[in-house]
Amino acid sequence: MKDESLVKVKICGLTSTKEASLLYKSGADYTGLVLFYEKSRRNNTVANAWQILRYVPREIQRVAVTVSPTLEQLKLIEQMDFHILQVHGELREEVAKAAGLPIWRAYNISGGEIPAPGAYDEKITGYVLDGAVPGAGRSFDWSALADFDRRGKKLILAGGLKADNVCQAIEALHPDVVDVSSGVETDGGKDAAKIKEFVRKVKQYG
Ligand SMILES: O=C(O)c1ccccc1NCC(=O)[C@H](O)[C@H](O)COP(=O)(O)O
Repeated sequence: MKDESLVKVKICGLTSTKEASLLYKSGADYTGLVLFYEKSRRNNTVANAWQILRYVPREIQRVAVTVSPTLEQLKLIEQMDFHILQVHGELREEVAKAAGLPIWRAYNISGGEIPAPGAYDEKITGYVLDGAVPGAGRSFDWSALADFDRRGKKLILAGGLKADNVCQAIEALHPDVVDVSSGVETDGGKDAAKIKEFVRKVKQYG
C-alpha cells in the first residue's frame, strides 16, 4: 500500500508502450501522455495513446496532457482510460463545462507573474506550475511563486525537475505532486535508472 503522506510523483511524456512498461514497480503515482499537440516531440496519436495506456500499471493515475483542447478532443479523451485532464494554454468555457474528468489547470510561468486562478473552480482539482515552455526541461524561479494561492487544490510542480534539484523544489513550494519529463530521459527517451533515482529522492524526502 502507498504511503499517503508522501509527495507524489508524475512521470510525464510517455511515447511508447516500452516507456509505459518502465513504470512497473517504479513508485510513480501519476503518468502523463501528450495529445493533440503536434509541436511536441512527445505528442501521441489517439491510436498510440490507446496502446500505451494498456501498458500503464493499474495503480498509476493517467493524465491526458493537452494545450487549449477543443470539445471534440475532450470527447475523444473521455473515451479513453484517463483519470485527469491537464490543460495548458486556454481552458475553453465549453470544455470546462462539458468535462467529466477532473481538470489540472497548468500555468507556464515566464517571469515572476503569479497566476490568479478562479474560473471553473468546481472542475479543477489541481494547479500545475510549469516552466515557460512545457516539456523543455527548464525551471522557473520557485521563490517568486511562494505566494501562489492553491485554493485548497493540489499543487503540481513541474519544469526542469531532476533527481539533483527535486528536494530543493519540494522545500521551496511544498507541492503535492512533482512532475518530471526531460529530467528522467536519456537521448530523448525515458530512462529506467533516472526514474528510479528521481522517485527515490522524492520518497526519501517524505
Ligand atoms: O512534454 C511536452 O512536450 C508537453 C507539451 C505540451 C504541453 C505539455 C507538455 N508537458 C507537460 C508536462 O506536464 C511536463 O511534465 C512538464 O512540462 C515538465 O517537463 P520537463 O521540464 O521536461 O520536466
